[in-house]
Amino acid sequence: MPFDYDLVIIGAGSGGIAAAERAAGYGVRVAIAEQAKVGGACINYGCIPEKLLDYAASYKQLDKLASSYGWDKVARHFHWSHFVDAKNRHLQHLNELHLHNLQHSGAKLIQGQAAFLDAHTVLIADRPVTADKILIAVGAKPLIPEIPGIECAITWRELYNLPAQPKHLAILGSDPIGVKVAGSMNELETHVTQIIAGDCVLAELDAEIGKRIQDKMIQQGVQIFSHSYVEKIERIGDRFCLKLSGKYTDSVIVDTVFVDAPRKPNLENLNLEQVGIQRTPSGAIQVDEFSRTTHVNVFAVGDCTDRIPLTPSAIAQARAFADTEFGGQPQMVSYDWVPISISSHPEAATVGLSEAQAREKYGDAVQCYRTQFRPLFYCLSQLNEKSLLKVVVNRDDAERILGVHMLGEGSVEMIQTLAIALSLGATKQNLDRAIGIHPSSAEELFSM
Ligand SMILES: Cc1cc2nc3c(=O)[nH]c(=O)nc-3n(C[C@H](O)[C@H](O)[C@H](O)COP(=O)(O)OP(=O)(O)OC[C@H]3O[C@@H](n4cnc5c(N)ncnc54)[C@H](O)[C@@H]3O)c2cc1C
Repeated sequence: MPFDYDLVIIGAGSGGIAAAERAAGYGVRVAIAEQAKVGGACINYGCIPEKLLDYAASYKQLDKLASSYGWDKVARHFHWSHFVDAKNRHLQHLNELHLHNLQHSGAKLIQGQAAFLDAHTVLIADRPVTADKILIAVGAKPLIPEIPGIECAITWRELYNLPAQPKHLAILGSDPIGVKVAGSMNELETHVTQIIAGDCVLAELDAEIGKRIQDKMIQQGVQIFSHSYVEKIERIGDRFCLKLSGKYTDSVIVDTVFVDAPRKPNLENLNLEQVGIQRTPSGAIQVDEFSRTTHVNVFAVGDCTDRIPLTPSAIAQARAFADTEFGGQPQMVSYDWVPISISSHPEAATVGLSEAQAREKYGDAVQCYRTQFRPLFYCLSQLNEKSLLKVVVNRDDAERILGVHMLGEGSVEMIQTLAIALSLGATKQNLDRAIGIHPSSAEELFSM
């Protein structure tokens, strides 16, 4: 019996949309199921709203600098509701753009929740739809810690649509999302208290960068309670009292509690057991390097698998899947040089191995070059802003670069292109011989 479609995709987020458009481009019949708004986490409550909030917050720093460049001082006020409205208008535009592009590609969007009936059939909004191949691209959801009273907390799903700006925000956790939110909300004059289990935020980053970000956050007014845990949350009228244990045992009273929850694959109600699709020990869908699951005609990409949980990684996996299965060009995704940005204040970016990871792998052959400098942009002001660049190399391999870590203005844009050079095997000597752009922060990389 012929199938309704060649490919059915479950989830119209970053990965699902990229797969639909690429596969449809090869002339195959594609349907894509979405239970909520198209665009997934990235557009609706992830990368885009988070970055827009970061831009909103960056005006504070610009205002501080403007008078040193001869501008009059002006009193500005931030209006949360204006920001939320403007942000939502842009998100609406992005949603419409995705809908238009999907339609233009020829893929059929079916609105509704999907679940497997068998390996070739999914039920979408009570209607069975059959396909030769099925791609799971359902993303992830927050893994809420088990703390009494946690039901009053919000996550990144709610933050960007709060009806009013929090006056005092507690952030539970120390991962990139929590750090970005802490930095932005603090600049927007919300009082932020961040409660972290470890010594320092951003444990995954190079320790020097993490420590510098934390010091800067504290200097800017974020209250960080390290080695501390929230034992319970009690509602007191319209506020919340957090009882702490660990290094800090004071109670904290706030009006909003934000959980920087880790993300876990969004697999409930999919009926995966029906088709015998296996999971990894962490609960993600098990896939090989071609995004094949343990069932021959079922595939998975993006945050529901155990690979790097970022938008470009989901898109790369999705396109590689479509090229392999429908385009006759088998493709694997390389994760060796994935650049990562942190929109802290100032921003940070990193690619490759941290110093600690490099030492674990290459021991004493590891050497670090670092430079700290005051970008010209700040030199007319009293602000003592310093940028940090750190390059980790392997001395036993012609000083091949193992990792680059940056903190300061322009880091994100610099790392992006530098990652390509690193993937081609760049050495410290290549940096030394490069001719930089003057004046710029990037030129500091070439004279370390
Ligand atoms: C707060 C936050 C900030 C982030 N910041 C960044 C960043 O700065 N840079 C970056 O690269 N990445 C960032 N990410 C990660 C990025 O958003 C994800 O890696 C990316 O969205 C993953 O794409 P995906 O296609 O796997 O899942 P998603 O984009 O989440 O899409 C999954 C889709 O599947 C739908 N779905 C789920 N189950 C079903 C079902 N049964 N039936 C039908 N539809 C279903 C969902 O509604 C959703 O639309 C951030 C994430 C968060 C949460």
